[in-house]
Amino acid sequence: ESKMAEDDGLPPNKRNKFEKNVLIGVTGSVASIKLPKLVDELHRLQPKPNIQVIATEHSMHFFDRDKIPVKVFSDKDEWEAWSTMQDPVLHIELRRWADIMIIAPLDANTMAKLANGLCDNLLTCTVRAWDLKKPLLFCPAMNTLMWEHPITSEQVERLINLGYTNVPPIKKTLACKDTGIGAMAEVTSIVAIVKDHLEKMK
Ligand SMILES: CC(C)(CO)[C@@H](O)C(=O)NCCC(=O)N/C=C\S
Repeated sequence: ESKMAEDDGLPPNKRNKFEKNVLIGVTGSVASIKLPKLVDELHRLQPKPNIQVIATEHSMHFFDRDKIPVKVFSDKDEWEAWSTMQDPVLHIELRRWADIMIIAPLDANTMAKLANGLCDNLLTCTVRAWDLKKPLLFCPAMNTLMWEHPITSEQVERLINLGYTNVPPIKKTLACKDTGIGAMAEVTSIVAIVKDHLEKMK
């Protein structure tokens, strides 16, 4: 039994082939406040999926980790899970465990990292090792002025060309009181798209 199975909270292997493993990535956008709602609504899918979360350091500013009912991995976990060559490599274990990955929200900084193959934390390393036969959805969320910057569409295009699925931001009053495009897609829309992908996997 690998060390991983005991103390790192990855659920045991699936009870049946219909059970799916959903990996959520959260980054440093204020839209990460929606993580509890996203987990709750994904848990209502039938059959109930296994959910794990990878949180970047900045994302944890926006939610209380203790109030999330599933395992939330952080960069610290990567280093604590590995000390000798016998130990599992967390980002490889997570990419193997997942059937689908949703990065919600994808902030401007992590978008740029993924569009350029940077892998300087658990989340970006997991994506860098991603199996492109598995769906990866990204939900951009940023200030309108960032969204409208010409570099954003270049990077979104690159992510789409890599095979990832864009769940576009919507127009809303944003955290800085601007109104414009940049708010993360509604959780219900994200969950509906995930449901669709999971059903295609049966
Ligand atoms: C925060 C939330 C989810 C409230 O409905 C919505 O505004 C949103 O996704 N905002 C993300 C973009 C943003 O606000 N950026 C920060 C500075 S403008």
